[in-house]
Amino acid sequence: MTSPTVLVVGLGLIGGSLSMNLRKEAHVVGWDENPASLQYALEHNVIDVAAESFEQGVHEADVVLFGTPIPITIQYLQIIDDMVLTKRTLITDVGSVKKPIMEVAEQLTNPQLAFVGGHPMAGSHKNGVKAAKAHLFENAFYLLVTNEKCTHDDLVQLKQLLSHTKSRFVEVDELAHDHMTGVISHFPHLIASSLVHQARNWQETYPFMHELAAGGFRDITRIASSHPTMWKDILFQNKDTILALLQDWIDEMGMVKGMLEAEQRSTLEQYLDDARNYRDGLPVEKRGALPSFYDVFVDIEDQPGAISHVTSVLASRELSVVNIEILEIREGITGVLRLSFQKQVDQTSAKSLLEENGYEATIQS
Ligand SMILES: NC(=O)C1=CN([C@@H]2O[C@H](COP(=O)(O)OP(=O)(O)OC[C@H]3O[C@@H](n4cnc5c(N)ncnc54)[C@H](O)[C@@H]3O)[C@@H](O)[C@H]2O)C=CC1
Ligand SMILES: O=C(O)C(=O)Cc1ccc(O)cc1
Repeated sequence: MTSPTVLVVGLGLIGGSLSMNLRKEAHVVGWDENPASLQYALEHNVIDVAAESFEQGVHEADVVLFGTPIPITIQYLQIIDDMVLTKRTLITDVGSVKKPIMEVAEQLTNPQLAFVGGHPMAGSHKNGVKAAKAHLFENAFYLLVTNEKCTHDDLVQLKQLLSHTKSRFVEVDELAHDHMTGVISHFPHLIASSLVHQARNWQETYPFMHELAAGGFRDITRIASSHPTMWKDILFQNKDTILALLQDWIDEMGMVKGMLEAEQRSTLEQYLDDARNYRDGLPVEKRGALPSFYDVFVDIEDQPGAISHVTSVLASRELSVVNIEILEIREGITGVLRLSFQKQVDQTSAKSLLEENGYEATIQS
């Protein structure tokens, strides 16, 4: 059987990272409005071929995956709906909010089109094709939203095409999707940004304060370093959920304020204890293909001695690596090493040590 053709539109962080995985199952045609991104994707084997235009790519494709921002995906859905298609075409997207996309998908009238909404729940504070990484979605949840027009076979085909991502597919409906991601992803982003603003407002009074802003402050505000345009879009696209959560938060902060004003020490302690218990009960990171190993992913340059330098840095602190895998390395660009450790404590130490030595090291969660 010949492998299917997938058109990936929008070769940024998410579209590019998915393309790298799709190429193992399909012939991948790429399209991006930015010619430099398209050229980069072609030269660095992110895609197999570049489309001449969006329309030409669609005519070739069995499946179209949109890695574009949601408003752009919506525009393209309207264009594709008006095209005369000679074969059934399955469409999917990666948008962080599902209701706006599913509403448009519901209105599609072209009999050749089927749509499955998708949302890979992993990312990075970087964007663009140069930040794309094949291992980005390993062990991450990949949420799928279907409608009545989508068949069981469509879903099976999509999961098969995306199987090399090693992500965990879960089907949800669009409202549950937008509520859940609002609570655990979108709203926390807003709070992280507001904490940064609060600290910044005190900066002039206490110029030394930012030196103290390590540890907890850095942990809780990490996500505030992500792409502002994308997060502005997400907050507006999920506006009703965010407004409701914001009101709940304001009410809750009012309650906490009341506890402090009324000297309700045991009530406040109970509040903190309940939060700790719930937080500690959250699922810990699940291991993937290597169940008892703890992985660190480290970016390396493609040059002689790059791997031995990484291992000698680790050896200097007697951190023993139980497995090394080269995930991606192509001439002239950075590659990624997966270093596996037996113990979580070694994983954490290795990440810090590599960062101290100027490497970019990540732990998937
Ligand atoms: N960045 C993240 O952490 C995550 C993002 N998402 C979703 O993925 C989508 C894309 O996000 P990223 O990959 O981070 O953004 P990105 O900025 O890295 O990539 C977007 C790509 O779309 C291209 N593009 C824009 N307009 C276009 C057009 N008219 N025609 C063709 N290509 C066009 C851009 O040139 C760029 O290459 C967003 O909808 C976002 O909600 C989902 C999960 C995680
Ligand atoms: O890792 C993080 O903290 C993220 O925030 C990544 C992320 C960003 C956007 C999404 O829609 C899903 C995941």
